[in-house]
Amino acid sequence: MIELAGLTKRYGDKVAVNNLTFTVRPGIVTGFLGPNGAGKSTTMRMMLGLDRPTAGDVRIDGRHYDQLRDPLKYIGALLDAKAVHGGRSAFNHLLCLAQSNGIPRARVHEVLDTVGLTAVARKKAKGFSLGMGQRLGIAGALLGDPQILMFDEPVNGLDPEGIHWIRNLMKSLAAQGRTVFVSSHLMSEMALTADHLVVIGQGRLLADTSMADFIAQNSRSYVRIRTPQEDRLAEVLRQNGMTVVHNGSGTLEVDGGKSERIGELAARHEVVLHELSPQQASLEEAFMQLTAESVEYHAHSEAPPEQPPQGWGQSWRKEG
Ligand SMILES: Nc1ncnc2c1ncn2[C@@H]1O[C@H](COP(=O)(O)OP(=O)(O)OP(=O)(O)O)[C@@H](O)[C@H]1O
Repeated sequence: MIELAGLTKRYGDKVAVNNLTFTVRPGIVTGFLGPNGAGKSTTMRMMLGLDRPTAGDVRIDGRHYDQLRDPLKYIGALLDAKAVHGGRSAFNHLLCLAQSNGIPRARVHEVLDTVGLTAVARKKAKGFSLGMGQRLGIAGALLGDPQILMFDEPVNGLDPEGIHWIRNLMKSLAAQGRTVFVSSHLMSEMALTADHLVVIGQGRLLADTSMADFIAQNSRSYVRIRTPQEDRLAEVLRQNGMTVVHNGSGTLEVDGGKSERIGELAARHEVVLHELSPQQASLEEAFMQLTAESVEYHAHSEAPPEQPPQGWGQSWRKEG
């Protein structure tokens, strides 16, 4: 288990991590989501004792990282896959890690096998592809057979086979009862892997929710309608128990009724329709809406992005 209490990190005037309090539990994959620059890497570095918090506290199974004896046996992490001495072979890189953490040599062979690098174990790491480098980083994380594992953007730059492999690995580690904490800036990726979500933006906690609740609240479907008789149709639909949101320029967004029923009601009341289309808001849209105010670097597009109906995601948005 990893417990954060009021964890804060400032760099000069910049507050990179702002009073984060949450718990990462065993037996599930917890996704750590936030746009670029949200503070994910800084938070993970503090969990591993690589950065000192300005305020607050983070505990690994009740203890600070620097109080752990042979820390690789408690917590394994993939932070930066390129942080490997390029002149060393994969085997020697892992052997050095093993020897400095009291881990037997035989375990090096086991983890090389787990990540599929046995055939290239004697090759120098500097010749490795991005995917092979990620696998070597993951082998390092698994080396001490720790109960807690942490991966920072593990699928970045990987091919579909590599992505599939990492997803399954994370799920199987959690199924063994381990604590698995994985960061990403892609909601769609987390939807396939994580059981629980922690979302941050500009260092602040925005959501701490189960994936099932997030999906239940955000994958609702609605119907978009364009009509020159907006008020007339809205009244009819409301009388038939539907929720109607006016979105300007003759567009309505309707919850609680299928498009067939809406079309029939429009015909019966002689309302002209220019559009009648079922819509499904994606989880990515919901995530973007949740973090919209906290994105540091916006690209400017000519057309505003389509928004799901107002109010979505509000119930799990944290105050403050
Ligand atoms: N050593 C540092 N000195 C000054 N500012 C820093 C330092 N490290 C991080 N920051 C700033 O802190 C904020 C959080 O950065 P961090 O790398 O933790 O975010 P992130 O969520 O991991 O982003 P990304 O998804 O882009 O990796 C950013 O604004 C970053 O510029």
